[in-house]
Amino acid sequence: IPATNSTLHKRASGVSWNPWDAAYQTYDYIVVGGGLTGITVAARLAENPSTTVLVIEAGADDRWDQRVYDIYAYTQAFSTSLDWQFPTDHGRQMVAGKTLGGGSSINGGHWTRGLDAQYDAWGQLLESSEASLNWNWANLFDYMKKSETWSGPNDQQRAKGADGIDDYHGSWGPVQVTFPDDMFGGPQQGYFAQSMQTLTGIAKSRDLNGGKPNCVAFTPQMMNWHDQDHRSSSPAAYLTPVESDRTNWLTLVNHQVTTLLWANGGTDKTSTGVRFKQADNSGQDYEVYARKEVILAGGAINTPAILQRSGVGDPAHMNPLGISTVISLPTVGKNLQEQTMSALGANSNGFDWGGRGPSGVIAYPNLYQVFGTNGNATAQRIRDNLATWADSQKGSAASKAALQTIFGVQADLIINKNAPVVEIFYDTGYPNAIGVDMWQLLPFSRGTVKITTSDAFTKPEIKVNYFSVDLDLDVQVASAKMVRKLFKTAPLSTLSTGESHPGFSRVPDGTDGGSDANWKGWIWDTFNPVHHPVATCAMMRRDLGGVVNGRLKLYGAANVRIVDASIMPTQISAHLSSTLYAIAEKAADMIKNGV
Ligand SMILES: Cc1cc2nc3c(=O)[nH]c(=O)nc-3n(C[C@H](O)[C@H](O)[C@H](O)COP(=O)(O)OP(=O)(O)OC[C@H]3O[C@@H](n4cnc5c(N)ncnc54)[C@H](O)[C@@H]3O)c2cc1C
Repeated sequence: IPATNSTLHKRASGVSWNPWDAAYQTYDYIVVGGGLTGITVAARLAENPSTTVLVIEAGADDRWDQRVYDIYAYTQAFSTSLDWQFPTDHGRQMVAGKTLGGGSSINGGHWTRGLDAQYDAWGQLLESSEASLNWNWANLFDYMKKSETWSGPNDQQRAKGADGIDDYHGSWGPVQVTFPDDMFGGPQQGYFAQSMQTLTGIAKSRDLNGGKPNCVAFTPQMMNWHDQDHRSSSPAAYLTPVESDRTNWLTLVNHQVTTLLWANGGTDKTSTGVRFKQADNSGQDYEVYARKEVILAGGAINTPAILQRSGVGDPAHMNPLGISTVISLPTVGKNLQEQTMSALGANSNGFDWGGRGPSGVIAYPNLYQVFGTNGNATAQRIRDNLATWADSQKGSAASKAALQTIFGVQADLIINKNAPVVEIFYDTGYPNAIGVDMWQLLPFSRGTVKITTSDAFTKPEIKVNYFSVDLDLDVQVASAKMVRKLFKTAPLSTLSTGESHPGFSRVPDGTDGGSDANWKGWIWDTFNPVHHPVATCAMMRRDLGGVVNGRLKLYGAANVRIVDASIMPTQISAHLSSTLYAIAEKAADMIKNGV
């Protein structure tokens, strides 16, 4: 007898690729995107057995794929079907995970956190009435720990330089964090740390995960030593262990959400569910309905695109595409902040790397350490230029005044609170035996994500506006010069026969370490995005250009939240995962507690 009512048949759970397991049914919560944050928030909501949760993920379930579970296969998923392969301006491509787990299934796995004051600053960008929501370091630090199980270094790892402070980490969370068993035991990582200290005066820290990252330190990774050091992705951490028990949670893979469905009328709009289709764009459209909330977790590029297709954005942008306005919110897709990376290298004298890595030592210098004797002058230049920069970037923000306020907060962190402005990532073997990837962390340049058609299968137009504030390029130049000096600083210099990337024929050395013009030419030719986009649906006051409030609720909607990297209002001086797990954990608690 065919079921006529969804309560009559057993609900599907676990992971499925059959659309009919979900289509035309009603769930308490629909989570759009089964990436880092989507799986995390879904897992916590599904802890209540009487709550039904559906996750819809465009990518496949590739947990069995070596490019996913093997952290040593890092980069092999790039430019494959596991990657959205987003084109951006300047012909650069941005990587984003299109697979169950999203970025957490293909990322580098490095586990770092930003400066405590950077998280406190997020609270300053909200209405004062939302102070009790505790968007601050103390609260997020608790959630970072909640998400984590830390396994400190054993004796052989300590002997190679690994260290950690147990109080900075969690003991019971799903994400496994540790140092790799095969971590490099050669001299290079320790020498890098020593040379950074000698060159810049930066402090060596036992552990940079306690809210004070302005240091150089050995850094752990999201990997599971109970499982052959395999990647601890969001599905490995939050889904696999409970997959057969949580019969109230279904994850539908290989299907893409095309638009939100809206109920008619109401001052605050209500989403009744979503429309979706097979991710290869074949077959029919389906619908599925939400009893309580729709939670967007498609990532910082796709979430604003889904909103714009669903009539939430700038009417002047959407209406010519044939999309009628449901909520006028012109900053959806604005405020994009992405970092820019350059890789420098030096030849080896033949030293033994002593293992296979991955690399795990990072320095986070502040403005004064990067610019040296020009530090104070650069700080003054920042103070003097905030209005000019806000004016030049206002097309990618709510207004000049809004951006100037946000820039003021950012400048205070850089100038007065020593927020690290650049990441110096020691990378054994890339782009040469001795390698350094370096990226400016806190750009003033702002960009946009915009759909160009109502078709859900056309990628949005991404304009990062790389280096459109000249300071961003100057930070990159100063950092490159610093790394050139680093290669010449003992003890790292004793391992090297000299710089290879860019090398002195490409950027002649001279007495000043190379001219700014030559460095700029090389950086423009070779930089890549860091694949850390944030802020396209920022959590801020509405007058600052916010898209969600401190409850992560979409302005103008009654039951839509956003829980992904798009809500981070600013970049932080860190890789993003630990912070995003904390955001998702906090979001789940707010939803469960009716906040
Ligand atoms: C190459 C790379 C390296 C990185 N390295 C590190 C690192 O070493 N350490 C670190 O901490 N962080 C790192 N990151 C950053 C981190 O992985 C991301 O910031 C994080 O995954 C973002 O989480 P998210 O939940 O916002 O989005 P994602 O994890 O990207 O998840 C979004 C999910 O939504 C799905 N989706 C999108 N649109 C739709 C739709 N319409 N319908 C259905 N599903 C949809 C996507 O397929 C994806 O699975 C890296 C990221 C990349 C890309």
